[in-house]
Amino acid sequence: MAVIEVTDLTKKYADLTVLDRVSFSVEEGEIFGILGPNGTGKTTTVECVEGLRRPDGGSIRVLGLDPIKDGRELHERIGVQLQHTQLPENIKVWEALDLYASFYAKPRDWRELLDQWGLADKRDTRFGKLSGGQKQRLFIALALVGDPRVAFLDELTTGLDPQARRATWEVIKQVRASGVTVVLVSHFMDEVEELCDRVAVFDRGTIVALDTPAGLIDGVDAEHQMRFTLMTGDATDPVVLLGGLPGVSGVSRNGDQVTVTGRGDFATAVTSTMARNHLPVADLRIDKRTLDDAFVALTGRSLHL
Ligand SMILES: Nc1ncnc2c1ncn2[C@@H]1O[C@H](COP(=O)(O)OP(=O)(O)OP(=O)(O)O)[C@@H](O)[C@H]1O
Repeated sequence: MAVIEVTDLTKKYADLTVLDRVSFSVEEGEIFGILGPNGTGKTTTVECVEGLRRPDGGSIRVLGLDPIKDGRELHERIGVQLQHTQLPENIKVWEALDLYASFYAKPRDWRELLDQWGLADKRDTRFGKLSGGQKQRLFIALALVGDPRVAFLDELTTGLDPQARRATWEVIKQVRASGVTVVLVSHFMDEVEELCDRVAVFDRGTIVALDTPAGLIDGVDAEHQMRFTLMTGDATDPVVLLGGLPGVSGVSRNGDQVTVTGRGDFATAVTSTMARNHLPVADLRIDKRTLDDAFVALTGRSLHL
């Protein structure tokens, strides 16, 4: 069942069209990623879906509600992660949770959330004294205090060190495991690959692809490389042997080291040809294609310029 349905969403700021007929739907219980470089309209999309911005065209339904007309009812059912600047430095952790709980008719008991997100011993700590990872866990707890069906998390791990990022990912997985649908805005490929069931790739105000991370990667017809070491010194020259195989675009040899470049499933043809010719190889490595390759193939540019 779709919990969010967006059809032909269009948004302009003065003469600038920042969203141009964006359509997607989010299924119940999934982590749905919104991926793209800065300024491509990710936050604008999410804020329209949350009812914080008014679209110029198209339609949006969240849990069957119109975010503008049914805003009050919708806000009872969704959780929105705050940006850093929205909490005063000297508010205590429990005070923030208590305050946010008071915004909802049927909030969760925030004491449970403190335990669940590993903040019980930070209950009386002021926001400004928390580490980056603790702040992010507090933001997630605040997004969940209204017991929402859908949580929106925007650039949650920006500025965190690798360990805190990984810890935050585990927390996001727990959110999904508890039955909450998650919309995750990110410009980190690894994060999206690790967490999301499906991803909408944004570029310049439109969605250029929407699929599972694996589907996006498989859809890329990018060149990649395999490398191996020849085990026999007087081997038939692999440059000649492998050069004409389907999908292979280049073979180079440096001593016993061979590098083969190609597209599609060329690696299977290479390994079976080597085996058929009784040429054992060692240290076989195939460069894994990544979501980054998919992004470059889709948009013609890298996400991290
Ligand atoms: N209130 C506003 N008035 C005018 N232009 C705006 C406003 N808000 C956003 N924009 C512009 O709209 C475009 C999309 O911005 P948006 O914040 O949605 O992108 P984003 O993909 O979320 O980027 P980021 O990752 O930097 O948050 C950008 O060019 C931005 O400058």
